[in-house]
Amino acid sequence: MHLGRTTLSKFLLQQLRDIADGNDLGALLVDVAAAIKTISAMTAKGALGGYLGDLEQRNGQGELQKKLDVLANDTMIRHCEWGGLLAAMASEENDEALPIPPDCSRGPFLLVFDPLDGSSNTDVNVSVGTIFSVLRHREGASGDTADFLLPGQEQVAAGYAIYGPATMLVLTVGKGTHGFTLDREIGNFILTHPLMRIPADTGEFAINTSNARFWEAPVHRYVAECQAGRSGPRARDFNMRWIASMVAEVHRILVRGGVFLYPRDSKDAAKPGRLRLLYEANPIGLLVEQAGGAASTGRQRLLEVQPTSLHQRVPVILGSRNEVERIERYHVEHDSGTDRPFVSPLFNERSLFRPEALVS
Ligand SMILES: O=P(O)(O)OC[C@H]1O[C@](O)(COP(=O)(O)O)[C@@H](O)[C@@H]1O
Ligand SMILES: [Mg+2]
Ligand SMILES: [Mg+2]
Repeated sequence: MHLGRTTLSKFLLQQLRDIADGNDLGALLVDVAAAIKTISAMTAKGALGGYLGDLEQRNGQGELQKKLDVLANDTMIRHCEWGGLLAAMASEENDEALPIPPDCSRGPFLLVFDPLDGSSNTDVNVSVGTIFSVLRHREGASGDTADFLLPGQEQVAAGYAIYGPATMLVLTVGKGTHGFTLDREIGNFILTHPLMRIPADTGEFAINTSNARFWEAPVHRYVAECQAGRSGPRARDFNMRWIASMVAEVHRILVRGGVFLYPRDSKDAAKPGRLRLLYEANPIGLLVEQAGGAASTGRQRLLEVQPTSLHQRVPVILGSRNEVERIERYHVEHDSGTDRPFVSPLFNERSLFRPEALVS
């Protein structure tokens, strides 16, 4: 009945044929997909599963954990640690890298993940997700935290699951970004969105405007111009969305375009941004670039940022290429001062050449 449909395994066999360690990478991605199906089943049960609500504990970053944060984390670890494919794992919910248990064999890859993204949304039944990134492990390295500090352009695979009305898995192995929908009756991910493309232009932006007082000038300029709409310098109306779940924002952008900003702000001097580089920004950045979009800090391509710590935060601006490039230009103009037109002292307020003085 479902013959002829491209399942995830069939797709991976085709895509990974000519990639080094392709069979191992495929097997790892199948393990990740199995974890995702389990998390999907838990999130879908909602209150009936007893999974909602907070735990009375915080993760290493001081964030109050939801029950589902911890359950999703355990699920990812359990499904992926024993396959002989990993040298180590790292997660948003664990301070340090997670070694592979001594009774399991080790493999050539590192897996980094955000087990539940947007978890503040679990109790209100809004889409959440899982984000993951696969890196190649340097031969002979120990598998500790330092091994994970590789720039995003070294990722060999990246993806996310979105637990929405339908559960979807969106992934890349560096050959485009592809979306699969979970067919719950047969338990398979089926290719439904091959070669997703982000349009270069958009009329939709996403930013948490409650942080406006902490933004830098180029972000104020961009948002003000969008809000000014047809009568402003952009001469067109824009719409705004904010779901507070990065996977859901990114999924919308992959399907119909848009730009997402969680920019640098001054809310907390120790944190240059909200989102984490290794398991939020980098995997999403690779997916966006592979779909023809752009991903930036505002001042640098995201995938070129050299990580310095496992839970490092980074400003994130991504989506439709022309908008991201515009925002980058606003940063350049701001940093060089060219967005503030030079006013000659001859024509300043106290000058003889001020218009009123010339008239009188
Ligand atoms: O509280 P805010 O500013 O709306 O933050 C929302 C952002 O935080 C996140 O929820 C962070 O992810 P976690 O839920 O994994 O901590 C992003 O998904 C989202 O973009
Ligand atoms: Mg997250
Ligand atoms: Mg999370």
